[in-house]
Amino acid sequence: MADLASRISKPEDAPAAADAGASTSAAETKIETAEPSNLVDNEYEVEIKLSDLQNDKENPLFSVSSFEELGLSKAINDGLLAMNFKKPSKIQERALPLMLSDPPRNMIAQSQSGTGKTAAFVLTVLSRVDLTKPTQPQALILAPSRELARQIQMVVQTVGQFCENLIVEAAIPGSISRETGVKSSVVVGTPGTVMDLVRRRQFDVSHLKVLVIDEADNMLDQQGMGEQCVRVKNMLPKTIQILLFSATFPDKVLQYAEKYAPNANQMKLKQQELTVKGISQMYMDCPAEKDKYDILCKLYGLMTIGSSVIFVRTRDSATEIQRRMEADGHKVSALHGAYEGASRDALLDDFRSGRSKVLITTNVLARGIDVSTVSMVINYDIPMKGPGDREPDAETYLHRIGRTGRFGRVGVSISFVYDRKSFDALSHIAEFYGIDLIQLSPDDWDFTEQKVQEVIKSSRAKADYAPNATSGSG
Ligand SMILES: Nc1ncnc2c1ncn2[C@@H]1O[C@H](COP(=O)(O)OP(=O)(O)OP(=O)(O)O)[C@@H](O)[C@H]1O
Repeated sequence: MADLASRISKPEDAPAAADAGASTSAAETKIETAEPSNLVDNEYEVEIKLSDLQNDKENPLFSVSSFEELGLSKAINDGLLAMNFKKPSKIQERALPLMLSDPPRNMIAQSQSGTGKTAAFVLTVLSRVDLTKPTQPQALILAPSRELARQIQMVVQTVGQFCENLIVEAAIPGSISRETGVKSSVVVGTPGTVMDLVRRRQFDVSHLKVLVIDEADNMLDQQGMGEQCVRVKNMLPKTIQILLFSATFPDKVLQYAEKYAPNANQMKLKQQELTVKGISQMYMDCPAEKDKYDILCKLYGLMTIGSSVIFVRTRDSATEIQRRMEADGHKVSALHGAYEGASRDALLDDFRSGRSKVLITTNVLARGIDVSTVSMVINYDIPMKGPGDREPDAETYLHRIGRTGRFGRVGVSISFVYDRKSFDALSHIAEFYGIDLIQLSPDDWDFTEQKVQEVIKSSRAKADYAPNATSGSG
């Protein structure tokens, strides 16, 4: 078992590294709710020295070529230009030629969170569809949540804004009319809804050329949506090109993915390459579970410098924390699977546009969601998996913290530990990725403020180049 203490940088004068058992004795620590000091205003501007990052060979955003050199159509290039995408990232530069080759070949592609995997497969999809048949479904993209499906739909529409006759539909609960069925060339959906539509003959899959599975390790996992994805695949043409994307591919799932997408080209990362350098990973050594809430409230001021996502284990605790925080005068929203679709959409749209800045959620938003203003992620509960939630969930940890630090931006993650189990779980995750975590203590609030502001303020200098992301704009 990893020793977290060996992977942390200790604050000067801070209490000794967490021995969770011992730290409970400090349960009486007084915690005040305070706005962070020294803040000029609440605007969060990103500093992206993107041109520097894209010239650094070690960086996942590095590339040597331009989009023009990748042989994309003029309409697609115009779309990229309008989005201010100047150069491809590594995954885009390397995966695109492989995915666009003829005859088409399957692909399993891994790249760190926020490095542009969506555009990589969207460019392939747009290059493959024949827009003289605009209502003939030709590409299907599957994602694990309605939020991610809607987001990908928006990316296809934005990159494809100059592609004449492009119609993109979301196949999520309540989105496709029973009378008309699917009438678009590109369909982005969740597997359950897609399966229903095909079964009810409202989705003609006979001309599909490309199947993309985003967050593929999660989607193909036998414990999750694996069965649905197999059923969907079995309904599709046998010759379909299959593209599997994720930031994480645990060995067990990879073996299965290789069967799902046979003879695939593969782009894989080593375990130590998985974390994004721009994310400063910290942990808060809470005296006891009951103190977590007060500590969270104390962080509120820092959370609202940009926007923040707070991840909790259950829907009930998301609702409960929201209720308490609102009662204590904080403006927060909560989004989870118990809400119906339209409310979920409205909640996320509010968060994207900045109308709400602190979002409490469950793992439903752990993957894929791209909101460039997110400067802080809080793991209020350490992600766990397996029977009885006994195993640390290293993949979910990586995806959760990856909601910040998107495409060269910087951000902070703070994971709360309070007992031996949570401490050991986080130690395991730190060891797994070979990461050094910065210890924060509720007894040394100055240090916490200083550490967090160091990161977030460094991002406030004027960007030398900031792409117009499709996210964050509502
Ligand atoms: N070549 C590019 N130049 C500038 N910005 C880009 C480029 N490619 C993608 N982006 C932007 O980078 C952000 C992250 O991209 P994206 O959401 O595709 O990441 P991802 O790799 O799919 O992450 P995750 O693993 O979290 O799903 C988006 O806001 C996107 O618009």
